[in-house]
Amino acid sequence: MSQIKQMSVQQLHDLLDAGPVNVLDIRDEASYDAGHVPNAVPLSRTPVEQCMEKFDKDQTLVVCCYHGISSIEAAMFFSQQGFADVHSLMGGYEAWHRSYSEDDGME
Ligand SMILES: O=S(=O)([O-])[S-]
Repeated sequence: MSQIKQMSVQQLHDLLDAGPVNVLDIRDEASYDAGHVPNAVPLSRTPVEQCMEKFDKDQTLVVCCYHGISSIEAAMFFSQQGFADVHSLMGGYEAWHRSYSEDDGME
């Protein structure tokens, strides 16, 4: 299994403060609507082919799930598709929400 980089919610928060970051949220639609990392793109509404076109493969891509487990596999997929800098969000949205609920994006 190739190594997928893990990003902490603090690192992601700092990155988002510094500028735009591609974040892909692979949770279900209702969970996304209830709260998500700011500007995260919902996979539930963005077919994979569209993600491939939307995201620049040379830019950092952070994959977010519920608890940071399935995002590892999804990150591996994007890495295999040629994305240069893919990370899995450690602890997933749950960890993000625990630390930064005031920064949640809502639909
Ligand atoms: O989304 S999860 O696999 O971390 S429960």
